[in-house]
Amino acid sequence: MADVTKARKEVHVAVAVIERQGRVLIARRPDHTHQGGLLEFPGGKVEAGETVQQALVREIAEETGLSVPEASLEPVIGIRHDYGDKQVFLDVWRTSEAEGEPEGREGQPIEWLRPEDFRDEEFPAANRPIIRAVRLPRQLAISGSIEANGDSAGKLCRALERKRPDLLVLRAPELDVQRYRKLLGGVLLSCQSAGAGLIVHGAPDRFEALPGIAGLHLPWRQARVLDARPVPSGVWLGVSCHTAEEIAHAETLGADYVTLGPVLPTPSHPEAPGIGWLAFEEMAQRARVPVYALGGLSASDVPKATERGGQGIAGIRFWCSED
Ligand SMILES: Nc1nc2c([nH]c(=O)n2[C@@H]2O[C@H](COP(=O)(O)OP(=O)(O)OP(=O)(O)O)[C@@H](O)[C@H]2O)c(=O)[nH]1
Repeated sequence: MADVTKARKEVHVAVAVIERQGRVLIARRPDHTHQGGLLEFPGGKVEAGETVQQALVREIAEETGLSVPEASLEPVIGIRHDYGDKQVFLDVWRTSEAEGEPEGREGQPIEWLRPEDFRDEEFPAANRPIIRAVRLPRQLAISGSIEANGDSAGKLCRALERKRPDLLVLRAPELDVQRYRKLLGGVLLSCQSAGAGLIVHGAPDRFEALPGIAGLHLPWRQARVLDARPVPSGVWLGVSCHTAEEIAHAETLGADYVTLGPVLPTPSHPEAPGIGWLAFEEMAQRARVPVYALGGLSASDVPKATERGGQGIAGIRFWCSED
């Protein structure tokens, strides 16, 4: 039986995503350790008196022999997880400036893996959101309103060509399913030639498992009536959230990311005051899923979002304006 008198102390763990030429350095945890035998990102406990960045530089050197400039470290995500026998706060940072050739200095096998080859079940349970955060871009592009007539679809395809976002959420609530599907076919071709993944927006019946369709993004009114993930695990599931309770529900659906906002007032929703960066930070830090800041933001706000525990920014204007 668990000893309930024992204080439950959270262990602060510094975790390093070391990137080189599209691959990430992965180690296998020794069998005798906690979560032994599973794959992991290099890292370890933050010692008393150390900053997380100092712990990362030290752990990376001790475990792999690589030398990392402290200033090259960028925040990825922070994840609290209760393993039952141990509570951890995984404080995850990335660098692409590690110098040297890595070796498993503690006898652990290491290898460079492409993020698309990571398999959830080969990592400790707490790593699922980390894997999502590593694969997701810093900027999530959303399409502006698409009228049934007019040139808005043409404008969208030209913006795709010009800005080449990694992921586009095709939002067109004003179109019925049939028209939406028609639009999807055309935009999919533009996305493929621009190298962008296309995420369907709306109810689950809008989603089709076609090559090039990268996922489904649920508006909150659709997410709230679901109690299970509506798409397979190989594609993205995103949810638009506005409160901590909504994020918690998105997590139970198995969402891979959420958007949270509006952070600042936007021209499209002038009546909504915006939750502000402080509330964004509080909710993003408690989330167990990558969180994009949404609403009234520009590309220069990406560091503001990531420093506050977010994945980056999502929106329309920051990427598809004509200038
Ligand atoms: N390094 C690392 N630890 C992880 C990951 N995912 C994850 O749940 N953890 C957990 O975070 C904790 C890290 O502790 P550790 O044992 O590696 O740290 P350490 O080397 O300083 O500890 P030690 O002194 O007990 O050997 C473990 O409970 C481990 O299961 C990951 O990707 N990398």
